[in-house]
Amino acid sequence: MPELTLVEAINLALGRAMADDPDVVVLGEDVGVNGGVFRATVGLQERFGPERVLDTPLAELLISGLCVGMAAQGLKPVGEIQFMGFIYPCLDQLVNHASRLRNRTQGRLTCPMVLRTPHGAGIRAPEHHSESTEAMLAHIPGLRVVVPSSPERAYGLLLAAIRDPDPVVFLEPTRLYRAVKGEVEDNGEALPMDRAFVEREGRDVTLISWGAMLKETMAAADALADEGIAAEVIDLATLKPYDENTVLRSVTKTGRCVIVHEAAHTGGFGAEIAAMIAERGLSSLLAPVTRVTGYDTIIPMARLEQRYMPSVGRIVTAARKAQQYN
Ligand SMILES: Cc1ncc(C[n+]2csc(CCOP(=O)(O)OP(=O)(O)O)c2C)c(N)n1
Repeated sequence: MPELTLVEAINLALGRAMADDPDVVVLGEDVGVNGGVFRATVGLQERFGPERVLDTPLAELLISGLCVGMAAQGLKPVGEIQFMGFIYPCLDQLVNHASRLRNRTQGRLTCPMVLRTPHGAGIRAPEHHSESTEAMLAHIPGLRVVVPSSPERAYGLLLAAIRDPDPVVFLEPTRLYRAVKGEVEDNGEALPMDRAFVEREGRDVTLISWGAMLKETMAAADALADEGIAAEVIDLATLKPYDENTVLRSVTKTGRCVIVHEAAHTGGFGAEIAAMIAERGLSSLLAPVTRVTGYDTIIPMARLEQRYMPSVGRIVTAARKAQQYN
């Protein structure tokens, strides 16, 4: 099985989906001749032609609008937005059209589109290039939100997203694009888009994260193990709809939970998980659910970026603190 980077796994899944289904088309800024700003679509236009791999003008609202129109007419468009900070013009199409097409037409039309975009900070880029506003998207009824954390999951979840009859926003962890490698078999098998993955089992505290922050969260679990604290780590992977049962099963076992995300603190997706645990799992808690997150600021420029991001140390401290309640 070949070892691929995460961006290579995405490229492989796109190629596989296009080869399997002539309705799958790719569009975005520089996705064709250039192969995409991160090279996720490299080689696809040569392989499938300019009618299925379209270079668009620099206009994100247009990209998302084209996706909605194509999807409503039976195609399966995969749009690329170069950075998450440029996704906001797409909200009109996502909120007002993509997410409610099925409902509006009483099921006569669905909107099988995928909007892919890099997610998160850590590549020393200026503002607009480091966003992680997944909670905003997860709030939109009718939209699925997926954030893979490894090449294997990127491949399987992207295939699932493309095959899904409803719109999916697929958030790709930018700083992992080339920083991780994993074995990916091009077997065309999708991963379920409603299941969390238990990355590591433990009985003392549940650590929940997704996307690039999984790396720091796993490193924190290693550090905690050295102190005799066994952390269970969950990769949420799909944020909407997310796998509440896997979260509850784990928290019932450990009684403690720390949620880790790099998005800003207030209204982040961690708040949703904490509320769900309070509603459905309060009696199993031995300590308050806490969050280790970014701050309520614009993500700072390169020099301070690492201060903004949740560090291994901050996660370890939060998990340690949870042990103090008995
Ligand atoms: C709204 C928005 N979308 C995407 C980008 C990312 N981006 C930066 S430069 C660039 C290419 C611009 O090409 P062009 O307008 O031809 O100008 P050039 O730099 O090639 O002269 C893109 C897509 C951006 N800065 N802003």
